[in-house]
Amino acid sequence: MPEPLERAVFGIHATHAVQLADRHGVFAFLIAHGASRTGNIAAATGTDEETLRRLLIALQAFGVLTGDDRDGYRVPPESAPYLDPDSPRYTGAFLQHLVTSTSGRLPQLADYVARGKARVDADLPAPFDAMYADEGSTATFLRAMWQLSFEVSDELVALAGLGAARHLVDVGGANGPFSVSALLRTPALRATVFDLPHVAPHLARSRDAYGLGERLRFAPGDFFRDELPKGDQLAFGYVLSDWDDDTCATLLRKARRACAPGGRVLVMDRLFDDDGHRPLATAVMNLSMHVETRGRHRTAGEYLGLLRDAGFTDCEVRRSSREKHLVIGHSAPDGG
Ligand SMILES: C[S@@+](CC[C@H](N)C(=O)[O-])C[C@H]1O[C@@H](n2cnc3c(N)ncnc32)[C@H](O)[C@@H]1O
Repeated sequence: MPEPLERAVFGIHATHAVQLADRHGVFAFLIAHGASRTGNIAAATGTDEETLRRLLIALQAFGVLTGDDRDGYRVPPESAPYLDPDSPRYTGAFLQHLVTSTSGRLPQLADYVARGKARVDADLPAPFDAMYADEGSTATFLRAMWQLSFEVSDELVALAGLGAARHLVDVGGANGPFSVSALLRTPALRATVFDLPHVAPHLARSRDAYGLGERLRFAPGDFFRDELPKGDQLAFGYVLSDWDDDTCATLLRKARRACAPGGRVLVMDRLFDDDGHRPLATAVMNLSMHVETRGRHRTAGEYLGLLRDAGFTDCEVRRSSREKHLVIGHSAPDGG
């Protein structure tokens, strides 16, 4: 079997193996202790040695680990930041979301292929009703959002250039990864996260953890029913990719009404390359968007088109070194 096909066929094992090793502290142990043999890892993590042996062999075969049981298994240095629970790039909550939520939703694709998404979804709860069905799934989802968004936000804040900004309205801002980063880097700024009421206690925890007090406020609301709070920077981080083009147009028109003259909209999302096929993570998450939301991933050109159609001008793309990029639109200084 050609290797790309082999990796795709066995991808289901890979995701579960990585998540299981993460959940049981195998990567954390290897990062802390260096090359280690199965018996030592099993004893330290309290895991069954025979099951762990197979797990480690599979992880080594996928290239997630290097080494072997004679000289010890190791986490390659380039992967360590993503597997180390103490690293800002740690991806454990996202892995947990993939295993506990996404994998349960993927079988829906079979129904979509046979009957079409609209007909199948008509009998299902709305995307965020399912995501926020209980406190456990809400917490896992929001932790995953934080891990996907907080670290890259430093770079996005710098790319956005918020020095002259006064009031950031973070639409669907969740537990605040972008707002917190923006406030930490921009002393004169205040921010309002506008999101569903379920999110309130999670944002409060971020506000308290970073000592942001009154500078970070929460406005509970539903962006389908309510107008957006007014500000000079309206941010949409990983929000427009949850919705179809017509819904994005409605949300961006609301942002236009809420945006102060001379202000800006900041769209931050994964981007497809112009060919609409790469990078791999965007292509795969585009499938996730199909089963978990009503959205899709877009090229930079498609976002620019949505912003211009909503009345924003001087629209431009600023790319980060990571998977989340920035598309900016300006509101005319005369409000026109
Ligand atoms: C994919 S998350 C993005 C979180 C964060 N902005 C980020 O960049 O990581 C989408 C956010 O949109 C919020 N959201 C979904 N439907 C909403 C609605 N009808 N009104 C307000 N917020 C909503 C969700 O609660 C969630 O926080």
